[in-house]
Amino acid sequence: MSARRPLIAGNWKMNGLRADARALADEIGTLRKNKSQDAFDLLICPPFSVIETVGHVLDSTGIFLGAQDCHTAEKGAHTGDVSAAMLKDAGCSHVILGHSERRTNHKESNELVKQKAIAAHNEGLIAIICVGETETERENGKTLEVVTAQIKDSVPEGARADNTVIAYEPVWAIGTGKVATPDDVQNVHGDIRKTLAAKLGQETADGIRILYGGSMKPENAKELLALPDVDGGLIGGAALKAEDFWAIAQSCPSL
Ligand SMILES: O=C[C@H](O)COP(=O)(O)O
Repeated sequence: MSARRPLIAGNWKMNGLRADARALADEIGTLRKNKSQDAFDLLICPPFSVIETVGHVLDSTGIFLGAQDCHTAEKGAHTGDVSAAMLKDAGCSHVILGHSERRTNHKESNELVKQKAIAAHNEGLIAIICVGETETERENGKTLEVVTAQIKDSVPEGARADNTVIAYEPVWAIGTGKVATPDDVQNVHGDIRKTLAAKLGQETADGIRILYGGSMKPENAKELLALPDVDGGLIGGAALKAEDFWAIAQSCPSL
C-alpha cells in the first residue's frame, strides 16, 4: 500500500452534453458530500465545453476539476486550442497531458507533452502526464524501455509532488476490458519511480503520485489500488457511471 494520498481521477473524454454532465457531476458530488472523511482525492476531467457547468455543480463538494489537454502558449493565434491560463480561469486545478489518444491521434511527441506540462506548471495547474506502451511494444518486450523514455522526455525538470502526477496507461488496456496484471503494474510503477528518482532526486520521486489507468473497474480496483506504487487511478469508461466511479474510490486502502 502506498503512503501517498490516493487520487481517483475520472477522464470523461468526449462524453457529456450539458444536462448529462450536470446530472453525473451532481450524482458524484452527492456521494462525496455524504462522506466527509474520505482517504482519497477525487478529480473530474470533463470535456472543455462543460468545464464551467461541472465546476458549478462540484463547488463546495471538495472534488477537484480538471481538463484533458492544454496548449503550450498562454494565448495567441491557435484556433481550436485552449491555454492553461484559460483552464485555470475556468476553475481547473489539474490537466491531463499526453494521453495516448492524443499521442496517437494528434501525433503528440514527448517534447510537446513536456512543453504543455511546463505551461500548466506556470499557471499553477497540476499536470497529469500519461505514459504507456502499445500492445506491439509490450509483445516485443519493450514496455520498460518505452515508458522510461516517455518519463525521461515528457516530465519537466521542475516536476514536484505538488505539481505533477504520472498516469501509467498501457494503451492495449484502455477501453478494452483487458487489465495489466498486478505484478506487471507494480513492476512498471516501480520502474517509473526509479526513473523519476534518477531524473528529479529520490525525495521528489517518493512524493509523486503514479496512477494506473486502463479498464479499471469496481471489480479489479481493490487489488490494483493496494499495490505499493499505485497511488490512484485514471478512469475512463467507469467514470461515466457515478456508482462505479464511487465504488472504485471506495476501494482505496485507508492511509
Ligand atoms: O484516461 C483514462 C483511460 O484512458 C482509461 O480508460 P478506460 O478506463 O475506459 O479503459
